[in-house]
Amino acid sequence: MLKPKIAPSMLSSDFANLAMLKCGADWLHLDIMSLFTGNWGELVQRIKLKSMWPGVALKPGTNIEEVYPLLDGEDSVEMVLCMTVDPGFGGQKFMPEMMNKVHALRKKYPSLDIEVDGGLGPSTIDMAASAGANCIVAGSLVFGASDPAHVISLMRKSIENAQGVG
Ligand SMILES: O=C(CO)[C@@H](O)[C@H](O)COP(=O)(O)O
Repeated sequence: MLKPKIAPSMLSSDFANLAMLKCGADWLHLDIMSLFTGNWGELVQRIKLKSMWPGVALKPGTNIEEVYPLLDGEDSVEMVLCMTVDPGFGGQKFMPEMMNKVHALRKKYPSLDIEVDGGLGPSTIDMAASAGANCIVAGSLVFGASDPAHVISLMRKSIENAQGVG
């Protein structure tokens, strides 16, 4: 089984109230958008040397084929984030057509951490989990909830169910 990882998106958070850290989240998700034009292999190596995990995010318009060289080579990333909205802000509508990418990735890389981000909620989480995502970023859902810990546990359950556990 792949460990479910639930990552509240800090874009939707109140920085003056980070009680979320005590609600059972595995990661905190922070968007930093920039254009990288350097040496990819060197960057990955430097991240790994610091005992951190390199990952890569795919915007909705990027084809899945573009990520394969970053997973198959020597300096491979350890997580792929399939954006399910265009990056920029929270509260957007989930793009179900992105599930083809998640599915293709899961088929080719059974033990890869695959993350989805954007528009995740009760009506979309199961779709993402059954396509093979084991890491979920959620902004409005978590930070808008009266009981964030409960929401986080439901998301975890959804991934476990999709994996046939629990
Ligand atoms: O990075 C982004 C958007 O760029 C996301 O992390 C959003 O913050 C997710 O928000 P919700 O769609 O869950 O409200």
